[in-house]
Amino acid sequence: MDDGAENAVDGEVTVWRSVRRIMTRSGAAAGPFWLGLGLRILERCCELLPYLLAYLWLRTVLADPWPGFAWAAEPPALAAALAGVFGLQWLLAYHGQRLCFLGSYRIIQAYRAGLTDHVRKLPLGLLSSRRVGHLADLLTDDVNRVESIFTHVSADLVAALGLALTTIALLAWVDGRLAAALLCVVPVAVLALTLSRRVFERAGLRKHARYRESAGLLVEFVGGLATLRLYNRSGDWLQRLDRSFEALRRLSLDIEKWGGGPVTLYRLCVEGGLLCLLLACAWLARPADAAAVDWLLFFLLAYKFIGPLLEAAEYLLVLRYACQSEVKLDELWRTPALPEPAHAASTADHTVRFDHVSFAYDGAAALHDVSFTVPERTVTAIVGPSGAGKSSLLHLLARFYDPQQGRLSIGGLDLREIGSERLYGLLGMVFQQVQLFDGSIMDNVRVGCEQASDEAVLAACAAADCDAFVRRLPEGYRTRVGEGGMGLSGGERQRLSLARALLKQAPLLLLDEVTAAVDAESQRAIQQAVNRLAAHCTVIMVAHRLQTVREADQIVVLDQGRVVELGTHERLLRAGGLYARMWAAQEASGEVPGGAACYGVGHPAGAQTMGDVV
Ligand SMILES: Nc1ncnc2c1ncn2[C@@H]1O[C@H](COP(=O)(O)OP(=O)(O)OP(=O)(O)O)[C@@H](O)[C@H]1O
Repeated sequence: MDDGAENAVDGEVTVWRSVRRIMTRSGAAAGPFWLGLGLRILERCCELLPYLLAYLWLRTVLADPWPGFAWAAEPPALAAALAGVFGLQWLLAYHGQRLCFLGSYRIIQAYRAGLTDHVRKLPLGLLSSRRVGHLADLLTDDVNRVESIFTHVSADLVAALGLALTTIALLAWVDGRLAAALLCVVPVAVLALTLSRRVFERAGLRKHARYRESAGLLVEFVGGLATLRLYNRSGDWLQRLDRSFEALRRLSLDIEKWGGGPVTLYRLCVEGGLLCLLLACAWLARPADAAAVDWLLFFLLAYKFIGPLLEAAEYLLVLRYACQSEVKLDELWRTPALPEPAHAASTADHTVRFDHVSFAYDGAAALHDVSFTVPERTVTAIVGPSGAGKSSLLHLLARFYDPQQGRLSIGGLDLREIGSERLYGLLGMVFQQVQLFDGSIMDNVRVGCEQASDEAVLAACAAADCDAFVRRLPEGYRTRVGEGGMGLSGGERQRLSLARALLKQAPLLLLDEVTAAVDAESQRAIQQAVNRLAAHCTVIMVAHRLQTVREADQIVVLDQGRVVELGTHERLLRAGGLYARMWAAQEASGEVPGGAACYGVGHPAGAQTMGDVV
């Protein structure tokens, strides 16, 4: 996603396209926003009225009064008109801003809700593989920037452009030649602005990427400081950080140096219009009083043309910057969600079947043609060397991803027919990475089943062998564990996670290395809990320590993404294949008790072919 986002952002950022996408995705009524925008334009155009009143007054008293405007010579009438103008401007500003804000926040609220809902439906595996920080950035900083497109920048930009256009139209009506003089350098200004846009966009992206890299390095440095100091490498890292910050400094200076040129040119060109206006006045050199009054109006109103154009350029830069965030969010929106059925199918049968399942991560194959059946209320262990695809297999069952080929079913129903929500109702999961939340032990275990009584929580904790260590904590079950389970060991966190899964009483339990981080005694207790569970639920567990899977009803042996053996502990030992070799290796290292050699390691007679067992 990171790279993808950068690529997407590398493309042209088109404000209008971004605004349209936000509106479409939000689906909220945009009427109030457009109405507010209209009122904001009128409000800004009211800035012209005091000048027009002054013009009217001058024309009436000095030169050529317009019929019906004789009142303009009377100061009280002028004062009343001016007061009316200010009142009108205030009303327009109040209602314009109110409608713009109400409309904007409604649009953005719906956009934000839609985006969060979309993220919720993304394959879980995709989310966990993204850097969480990056996703958090997208959903907070980038969404806030997108919000500013509507709440502030676009309304200000459109109102400024509206004022500039109205002013030039008015001036053209008074004297087309003078208006043309004021306008003649605007094309050059627009060209300069286009140039600066490219410079700023590209440099902005490079700076953003560099900034993210520096921030990532810094976070990694702080997080790994203990290891770096132990290996005496913190000095190297400081140098890496210095180099990264230096590159960021150079990039920032370059933006000022190269980006500043076109912006200054734009400014010069827009303000140069005033010079052209003066030259045109001198060239036309009409002595009549009426012309002098017109010229005065021109000079006064020229600033109502130039000023908003300068403002608009600034708003446009901010808007483009905000639209870069929209382009990044667009990438997230376009990431396909898992297909969900219109009506989730349900089944009382919880037999799990992998049917010729193949799966690859971004083209890198992880599982090939995997087929096996897990009968209801049995324990199936998945074993194999590191990287064999054991966790991937569980992740497919938990629908972190859908397989590219083959079918994964529960009770004969494809997981895609069951749908994620119903599927998660069927699953209890304990994975290697344990997610604990800020709250008490009780709260954390109760995540498994919100309605569970305190007694049920205690029973689940006892079954997962948590009770003893929890009671040693300062406040027992009321002890706060903090985000990430700070203050608890890896094994303790894992046992709490198991208790949570047990409390859920789901018919299918997926365990990924639950005994990896616990001592021999806890390992035995957890094993017993799992065996007890098998009486009423189906357990599929990944394990490295073969000792923990001896009792399993069947053991699936994976190697390089393929099922190479399947059977009970005894049968696999007799088969003398990969499982038997792994057992022998663990036996030699003391991980499993000795005496297993008698099962015939190295004697392939009796080995099951996959055809027998699948
Ligand atoms: N999120 C991912 N993106 C890309 N490749 C991945 C991802 N997760 C796993 N892999 C790759 O898929 C293959 C199988 O990995 P998997 O984690 O399923 O193996 P494993 O048998 O569980 O390994 P271990 O016992 O070391 O945990 C490996 O080559 C691994 O590098």
